[in-house]
Amino acid sequence: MNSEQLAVYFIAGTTNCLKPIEQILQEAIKGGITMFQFREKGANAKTGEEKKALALKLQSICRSADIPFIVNDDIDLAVEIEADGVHIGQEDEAASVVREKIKGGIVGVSVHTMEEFEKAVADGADYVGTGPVYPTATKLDTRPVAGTVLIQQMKNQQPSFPIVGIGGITVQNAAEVMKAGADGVSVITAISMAKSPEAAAARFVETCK
Ligand SMILES: Nc1nc(C(F)(F)F)ncc1COP(=O)(O)OP(=O)(O)O
Ligand SMILES: [Mg+2]
Repeated sequence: MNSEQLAVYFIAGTTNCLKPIEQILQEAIKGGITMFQFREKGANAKTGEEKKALALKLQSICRSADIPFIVNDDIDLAVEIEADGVHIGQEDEAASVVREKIKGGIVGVSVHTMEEFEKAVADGADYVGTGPVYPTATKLDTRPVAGTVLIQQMKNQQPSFPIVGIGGITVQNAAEVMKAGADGVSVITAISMAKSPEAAAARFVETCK
């Protein structure tokens, strides 16, 4: 994985979409997103065979556009469908264990402190996501809003390690996240709920790619 792939990292599940997620993903890809994470969580999220069938559909959309398809949390699903990688949080297994299971796939880890960052790097993570950079209504159980300070600290310590910011990022504040040293921005609502996901993605590309 190279850090440019993190530039405009779209994340979504059915609960973040008012139109069919397949359509939104197609539009976001047309707008130029560089990576996609399937994050099917929360009330009314799909589970079991339905979730797997949707994951396969979204994976094939990403494959035809040569966009990495990452699965959030569900390591077994990622392995079963041979996703391009997984994203795990602090409450999941360590990256070193997940790396074994995902066999060469991308392993992304959420970090919120320098200690969590150093452990993720030592465990062999391919990238880290840190946030929430700004207030967000999308993820209800977030840590306190961090701003961009931690991104700067991590970049100072590991200048070439891939870092993406997440949480409340919009076209208005994305430049600030990049200026702090992030390799890209992770976005849910600003693309999934946009009138035109294609236009929204294109605006992030202008700022972050
Ligand atoms: N899903 C995520 N993706 C990223 C990424 F780096 F991809 F931007 N960073 C952070 C998260 C948050 O991940 P996690 O802490 O496990 O919470 P949840 O499972 O609710 O998403
Ligand atoms: Mg998680």
